[in-house]
Amino acid sequence: MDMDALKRQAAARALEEVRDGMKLGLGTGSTAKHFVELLGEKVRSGMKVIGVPTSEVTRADAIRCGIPLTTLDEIDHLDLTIDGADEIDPALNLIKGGGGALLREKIVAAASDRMIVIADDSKWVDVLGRFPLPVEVIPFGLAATQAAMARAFKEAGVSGQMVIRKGKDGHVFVTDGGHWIVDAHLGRIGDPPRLAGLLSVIPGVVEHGLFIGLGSVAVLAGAQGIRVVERR
Ligand SMILES: O=C[C@H](O)[C@H](O)[C@H](O)COP(=O)(O)O
Repeated sequence: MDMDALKRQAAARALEEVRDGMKLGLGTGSTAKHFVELLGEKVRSGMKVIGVPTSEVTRADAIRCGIPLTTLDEIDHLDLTIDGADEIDPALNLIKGGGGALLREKIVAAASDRMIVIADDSKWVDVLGRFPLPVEVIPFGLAATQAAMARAFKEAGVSGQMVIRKGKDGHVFVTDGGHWIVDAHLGRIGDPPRLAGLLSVIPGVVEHGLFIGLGSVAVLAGAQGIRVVERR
């Protein structure tokens, strides 16, 4: 079965957790897009939900699918967020931000009672870090911010190249919040909560792609079927 079919299966399984009247966080990326499309079908057949999108791309997709939307200015709390991930470890720590949406994704996940992470099972890893860690930064003072990041990496026992993300057009990638992304190629992050804490206190770092304690459940679709892993 192809990867896209697995992503859709994971999205379909997560949809079973959605109840009438729920306030939902709508994730970003190719897996979350399947969820938005499937949710749109439910809405068109009468389900009443309201969503908060985690990116402008997801906002456009949700509108196209007929899903009513609100913002975290109008409401301050969500029942459930469904989102993809770039890597998931056995403690349900995540790397997110491959699509550049990590900041809004983290705000939305943190405002939710539960977060269901949907993915094909290639995203499941023993140790995070093979996928480059996205760190959203303010362009002002970037060299100083990167130096502080390098110190944080050293303190957390990791190291690796930092690359400023470029878009397909070759220009610097700019997030929905107007920031840049530094992708840190760390290889292996032995202590994700420690690294998360060290990055969070750097002034030029807006947010990083380590999601610690936010994922409640992972729904992983693979050739052998669907596996549901709860955070302990
Ligand atoms: O910024 C993007 C998000 O964190 C995505 O959820 C993540 O990159 C996974 O995307 P995909 O489902 O396309 O692999």
